[in-house]
Amino acid sequence: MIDLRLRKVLESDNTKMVLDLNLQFKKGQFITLYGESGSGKTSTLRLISGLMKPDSGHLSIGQQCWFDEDKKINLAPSKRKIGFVFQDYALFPNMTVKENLFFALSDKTDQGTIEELVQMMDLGDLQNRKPESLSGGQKQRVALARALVGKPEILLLDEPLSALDYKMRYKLQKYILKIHQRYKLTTILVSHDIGEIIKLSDLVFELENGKIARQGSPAELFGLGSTSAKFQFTGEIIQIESEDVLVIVTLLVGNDLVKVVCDKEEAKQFYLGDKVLVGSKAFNPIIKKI
Ligand SMILES: Nc1ncnc2c1ncn2[C@@H]1O[C@H](COP(=O)(O)OP(=O)(O)OP(=O)(O)O)[C@@H](O)[C@H]1O
Repeated sequence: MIDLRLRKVLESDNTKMVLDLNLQFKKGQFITLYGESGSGKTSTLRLISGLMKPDSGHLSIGQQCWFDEDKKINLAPSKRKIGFVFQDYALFPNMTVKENLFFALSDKTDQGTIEELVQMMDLGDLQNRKPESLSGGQKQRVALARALVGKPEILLLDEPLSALDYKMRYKLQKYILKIHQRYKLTTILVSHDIGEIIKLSDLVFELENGKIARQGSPAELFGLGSTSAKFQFTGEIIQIESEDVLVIVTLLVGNDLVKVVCDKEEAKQFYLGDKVLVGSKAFNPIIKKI
């Protein structure tokens, strides 16, 4: 079990936010932190990694205590079994792919780990190249491999795919799921992409202004279970046009545009930018706000 009860006052210039977190989940789960910009998702990852010190509270990973204010325990980041991947790759530009991985290796004789990761992440043909010659998706595969060199128990992913196009994101999601399962990791992902969250997560925590506003499975949080649809996927409203008594709602689903017809009453609840669930009932597409 992972037990996280942490509090931190975040003050910058003229804003103050109290991060007051209470999260419990099982080891081995794929967790996603979801929520508006500035709600405290990245700060939560920083508290877990030890890069930011909580003001008070408790953090334990199974039997191991990483932070406890009362017991004066605050394990250094290097002692926490964590891998961290950011949106911006953070690779060393002057080192090849293999050197980037080797740099993260504490026991330099353990070449086997690097070889396994190179194979796992399909980096064989790239290992002697420098980051500048790699695509965004290739760099992120290297960053994921590097985060695993230290054999972490917990993998923290801070919007790792948000700079990539849809096709590349889809490919990388498969790698993330593969390593999560292969290394029995507990993975904590920050993501805004509902499709991605549904695909990857066991449990989602929605943050609002530094606190957990909602938690549940993706189906519970995004209302997937409550439509008895034949098929369903998520999209974003990019256009709403009125035509007589009907309204045509245009949605962006991945890279594709989908047009759905609704009646005027039904369409009143929709606004541009809304995330919606698209489904079909008796072959008529329906959309539902999530
Ligand atoms: N080290 C810090 N010291 C003080 N305040 C901070 C610090 N880091 C972040 N904050 C503030 O805390 C709030 C939450 O920031 P955080 O980056 O955790 O949000 P977020 O949910 O990850 O946002 P985004 O989705 O935009 O990345 C913001 O108001 C931010 O300015």
